[in-house]
Amino acid sequence: MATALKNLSDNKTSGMRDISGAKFGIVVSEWNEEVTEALYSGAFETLIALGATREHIERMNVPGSFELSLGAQWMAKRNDIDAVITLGCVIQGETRHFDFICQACANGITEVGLKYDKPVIFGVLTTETQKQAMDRAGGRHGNKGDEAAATAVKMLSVK
Ligand SMILES: Nc1c(NC[C@H](O)[C@H](O)[C@H](O)CO)[nH]c(=O)[nH]c1=O
Ligand SMILES: CC(=O)[C@@H](O)COP(=O)(O)O
Repeated sequence: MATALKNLSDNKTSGMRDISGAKFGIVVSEWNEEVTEALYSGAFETLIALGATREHIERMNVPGSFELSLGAQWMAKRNDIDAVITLGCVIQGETRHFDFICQACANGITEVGLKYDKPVIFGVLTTETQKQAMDRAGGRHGNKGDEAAATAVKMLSVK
């Protein structure tokens, strides 16, 4: 379903497990900071709303979305981290650089979750324009950070 047909902040979370004892790592890309900070706020507040403990949410900043995979790995390898959320925003420029970053980012983040057998959530916007990104970072289409946090909680409930 296209995002335009679904609000990213509208997540069914009934029946979730108690996450007050769970520890979350959030890795945030500094590129397009206005967007990624909005994603972080959404993710953080959604985790709290779903019952997470503030002191159990740990943040790590990385330069760009390409570095999210390594940041996620540094978090996921820790025994005290139950789930990792990655947040980034890649916006198309004039060249194919966008394609390579998005592919590397998606593949790398996927591999980390499989390698460490724990939820590593892909909360990365890959848009054509700044407006599309802002629309998905607390705008008319909701907040991708909300969705990423709810997904992390759902996966802990599944596991
Ligand atoms: N153009 C964007 C980037 N580019 C930087 C890369 O992510 C990476 O940091 C660099 O290639 C060095 O390894 N990153 C984003 O997150 N968003 C962009 O739009
Ligand atoms: C996604 C990017 O790396 C992009 O911002 C780079 O811009 P350009 O393709 O114009 O060099």
